Amino acid sequence: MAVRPRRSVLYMPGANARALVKARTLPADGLILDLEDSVAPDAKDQARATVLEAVRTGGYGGRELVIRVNGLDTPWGYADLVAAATAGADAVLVPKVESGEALRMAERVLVNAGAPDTLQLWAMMETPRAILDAGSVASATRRLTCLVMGTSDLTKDLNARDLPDRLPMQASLAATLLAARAHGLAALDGVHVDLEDTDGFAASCRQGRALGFDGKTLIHPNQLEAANEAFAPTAAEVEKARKIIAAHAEAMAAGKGITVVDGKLVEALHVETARRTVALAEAIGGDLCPLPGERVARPPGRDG
Ligand SMILES: CC(C)(COP(=O)(O)OP(=O)(O)OC[C@H]1O[C@@H](n2cnc3c(N)ncnc32)[C@H](O)[C@@H]1OP(=O)(O)O)[C@@H](O)C(=O)NCCC(=O)NCCSC(=O)C[C@H](O)C(=O)O
Ligand SMILES: [Mg+2]
Repeated sequence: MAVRPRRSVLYMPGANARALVKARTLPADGLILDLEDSVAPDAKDQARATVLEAVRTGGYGGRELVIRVNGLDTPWGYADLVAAATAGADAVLVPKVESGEALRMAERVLVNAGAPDTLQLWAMMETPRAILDAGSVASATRRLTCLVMGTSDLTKDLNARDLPDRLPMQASLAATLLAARAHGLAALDGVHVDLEDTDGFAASCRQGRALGFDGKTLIHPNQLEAANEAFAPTAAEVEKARKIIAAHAEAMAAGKGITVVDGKLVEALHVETARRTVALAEAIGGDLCPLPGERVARPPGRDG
């Protein structure tokens, strides 16, 4: 079973050349090089050139590289997509998606600009229409591999409050997860914008993990460690998973479909979850989730 770790996916403004350099050494599973909301209108062209140069230069190892473009309804969206098509990134993230058709339009621009078949599309889920139409967004194209919560834009559009327990977000988080899982996509939780609220950030990571998200989008390197920890299986979970796989295999060999491990029923579905846990731990680079401050060994990426 192949699992791509996406515990921590860090945004950085495309105009911030220092952050793009710094990102080459950060323990993030993925990087979103942003051309959209973190870049001022006057800096859009410069940010595009800076991001293209950074991606072409490389040095990001196995980190998944994603370019967030501006929407096609803006003065920069078309040029962003044409540039991103052949930049060498792993994915293009489309913001403010309102329908499956919007994603297919972005895909057409990418393909006409020479995008390779391997270029993935990611979609921001950050408008009420996207949430209401989550199923058709998630099934828009085979190129789509990941849905990303845009909880800041959603909070604004819903006229909701930014509460610690994220109650106003729960319906949108659940709708996005349901659509992602129904169509075999990854799903990333939204950002925590209070950089000083480390306890609140850790709690939102735990909540995102419990809901089923694969990881969290981040805005500062200080958030990486807690996200990597929250979305990785713990050593105890990996050990338990291995026990479940072994016990079930033994039961099957004895002609039984079910068994009991540590007092709990184990069926084939539990084995599937256990296999995913082990595969994720192995993909992260070891059986143990990293200790605080520990760097994780990366699988070789485009830079070898
Ligand atoms: C929030 C920040 C503006 C803070 O920046 P800064 O004041 O420079 O922070 P520090 O001095 O603490 O930085 C320490 C070093 O770390 C580097 N750094 C900081 N942030 C990043 C980053 N995101 N990626 C990589 N490296 C980073 C600094 O360069 C310092 O390095 P060094 O000098 O070598 O020590 C800043 O963190 C920031 O811009 N964050 C990202 C903001 C962003 O991208 N926002 C847009 C995405 S979020 C969004 O749009 C949500 C969604 O759409 C929705 O609707 O919900
Ligand atoms: Mg947004």
